[in-house]
Amino acid sequence: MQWIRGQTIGCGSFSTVNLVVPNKKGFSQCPPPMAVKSCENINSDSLKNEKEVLDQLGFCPQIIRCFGDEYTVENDEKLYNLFLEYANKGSLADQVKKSGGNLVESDVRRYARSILEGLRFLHAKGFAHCDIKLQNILLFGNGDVKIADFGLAKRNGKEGGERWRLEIRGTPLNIAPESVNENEYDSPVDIWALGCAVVEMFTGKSAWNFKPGTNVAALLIKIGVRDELPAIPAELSEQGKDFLRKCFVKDPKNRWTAEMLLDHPFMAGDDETIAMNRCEEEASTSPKCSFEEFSVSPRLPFDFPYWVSTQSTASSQSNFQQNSSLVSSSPSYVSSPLDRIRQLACDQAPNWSVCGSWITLR
Ligand SMILES: Nc1ncnc2c1ncn2[C@@H]1O[C@H](COP(=O)(O)OP(=O)(O)OP(=O)(O)O)[C@@H](O)[C@H]1O
Repeated sequence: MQWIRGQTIGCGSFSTVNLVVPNKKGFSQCPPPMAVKSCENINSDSLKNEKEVLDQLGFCPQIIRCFGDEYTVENDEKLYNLFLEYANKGSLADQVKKSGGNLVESDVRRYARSILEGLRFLHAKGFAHCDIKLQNILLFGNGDVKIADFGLAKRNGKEGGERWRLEIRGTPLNIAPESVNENEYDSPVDIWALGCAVVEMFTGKSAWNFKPGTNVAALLIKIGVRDELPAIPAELSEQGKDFLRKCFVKDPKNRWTAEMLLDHPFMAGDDETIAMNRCEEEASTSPKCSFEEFSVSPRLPFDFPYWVSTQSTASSQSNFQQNSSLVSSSPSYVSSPLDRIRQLACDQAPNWSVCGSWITLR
């Protein structure tokens, strides 16, 4: 082994992330600062999917770089390790916390622009990330902002297959309506989730009014079936509000793409224009709907970032391979959005069993 496992810098539902300390003997030159994301080999489908997707994507300044993988045996356990460039400023979620719980609009705009640039590249390559959230946006000392955690990423158009029928990819609060209703996870889902992330950056609260203990089926019905949309913060500039309206379009075919959103005035506007617009808005007499009307939602639903059944852990194939192999077996399970929501969140006293950061639907 040409490296030593350094301090732990992050933990996710699938893996642990450590600093890589180079073993001097192994390297002829000083390598770039690296992080290693590791998990047990038997549960490495997601991490292997991440490697496969990152390899296919190639270089993009707004996407985390992958330097390869390696197996190790540590404490008699076979581990799968993925080497990534090290983001020395942590995640955007950390940054929001450090800034007192929310960010000023100019920062929100700057981060949103970087995320969109990464998404434009990803979507043009035919992939969807499927888990855009503040914890998966990493920051660097030189100001770079990069999308990370491609464990749930998939090729557009590929069915998740039977495995995903009763499972939700990613964070439930950022889930797009078509994923709730049709089990559809293509690039528009990342735009919906970006809208949720923008609200969260600006307000410090998740986009939906969801209190711990609230009926989950009700939340899914709200997202999937009802006309309701996440609340748009009243304090945001007009451009910001309009930007969010373009993200929160229920029909994915009419939702703006990353390419379109990069041309939106919110992305182009400079801080002075925004400040002027805000003054004009404040002067207007139109009644405001305050975001505070909505009660505080948890940062993570149920205090857990993922909501996936344990069935997924049993697979020995990578997600990517599994998704590919199931393309032809088109599922006939969706009869109506409400039927699907009933499948996802049985309204007869569902048993939400909790294990680690996973929630199992029974
Ligand atoms: N390359 C990196 N540099 C610095 N920190 C990182 C890096 N990769 C991950 N982290 C930190 O580790 C945390 C967990 O990483 P990541 O989200 O990739 O793991 P995961 O197991 O896929 O988690 P989850 O799927 O639950 O979001 C991140 O939120 C971040 O704080």
